[in-house]
Amino acid sequence: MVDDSSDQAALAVRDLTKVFDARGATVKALDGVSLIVPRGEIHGIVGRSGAGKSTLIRCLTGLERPTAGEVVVAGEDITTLRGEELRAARRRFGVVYQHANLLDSRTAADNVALPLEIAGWDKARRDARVAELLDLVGLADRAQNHPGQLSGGQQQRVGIARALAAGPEILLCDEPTSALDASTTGSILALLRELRDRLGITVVIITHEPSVVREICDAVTLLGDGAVVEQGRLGDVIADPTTRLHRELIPLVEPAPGGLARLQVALGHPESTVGTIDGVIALLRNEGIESDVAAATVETIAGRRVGRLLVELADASTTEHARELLENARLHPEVAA
Ligand SMILES: Nc1ncnc2c1ncn2[C@@H]1O[C@H](COP(=O)(O)OP(=O)(O)OP(=O)(O)O)[C@@H](O)[C@H]1O
Repeated sequence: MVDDSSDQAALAVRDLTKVFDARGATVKALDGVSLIVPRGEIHGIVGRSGAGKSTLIRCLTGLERPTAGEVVVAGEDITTLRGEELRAARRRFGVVYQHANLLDSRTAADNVALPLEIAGWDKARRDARVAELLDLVGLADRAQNHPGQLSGGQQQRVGIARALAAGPEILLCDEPTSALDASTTGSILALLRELRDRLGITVVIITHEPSVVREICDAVTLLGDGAVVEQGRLGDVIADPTTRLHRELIPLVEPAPGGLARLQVALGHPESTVGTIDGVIALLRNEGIESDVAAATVETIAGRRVGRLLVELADASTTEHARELLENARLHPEVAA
């Protein structure tokens, strides 16, 4: 599942396990999680509430000590480190949170400068670095504004600049756009992609939003009950209609329940002989089966055209014949309610 041969990995997590003891009862928050993130890639971590996402991020940044397993950053297993060595390893990570949590009493520039003050940078060096970072996140003209004078998206940009201040190799983003509206989300995702392209930084992004994964991730891991349920390149998992990620990342807008027979089909699988909505309708019509599309989600993701559609049959008695035809065309039909 995990390509262990990757020497170029910015981050390699191996068999990570975390057991909590909560008043006599034990909770396995992480159960043998492995993942490899090559340098300069954007890796999405998705999963329901309680799947272990926050625990994973806390183990990565050294805030939580795992019960077993390794977190290898730039060739070094940081789970074995203590004291100053651990603090130094933690500086390899920049963390972006759901809410930027900026200090109201400080200007945008002074918020970005904070980690540099803590790290002991002198003022001249700090000022130059802060100016560079605010420029990088598109806020050069807002340096002297206080958080209250900035929009949610601008505050998040300041949070990103602060996370980048000390030059981390890996940016960990914990639900970075969950508190933002759709258009601001788009601009923050574009910024993260641009940072990756310009700085070559590696990004791990925890999210419950399918659109975040669709728009910027190169690879994705689905966690469930602390374990890896599915993992792979985005283009591969999304094109495979048998994966849970396919369903979660290409949500189908369900129409109101109707009386007609309906079949759900998946577009974009490499083995499919039909790749368009029109093609599906024509395939059925050629066999004398009349149908229409009741709902569809079709998108180009990771350079691949993928989608799901709900085909409504004019005559319910043709359902089995239609299912067979669609099956033969590798469209993975399922009879829908
Ligand atoms: N300090 C702790 N002590 C005991 N149990 C914990 C602790 N932290 C997390 N857990 C448990 O570990 C499991 C994973 O929790 P975690 O917060 O990592 O999930 P999550 O995927 O981040 O969820 P959410 O999306 O709701 O934040 C849960 O069952 C949780 O109750």
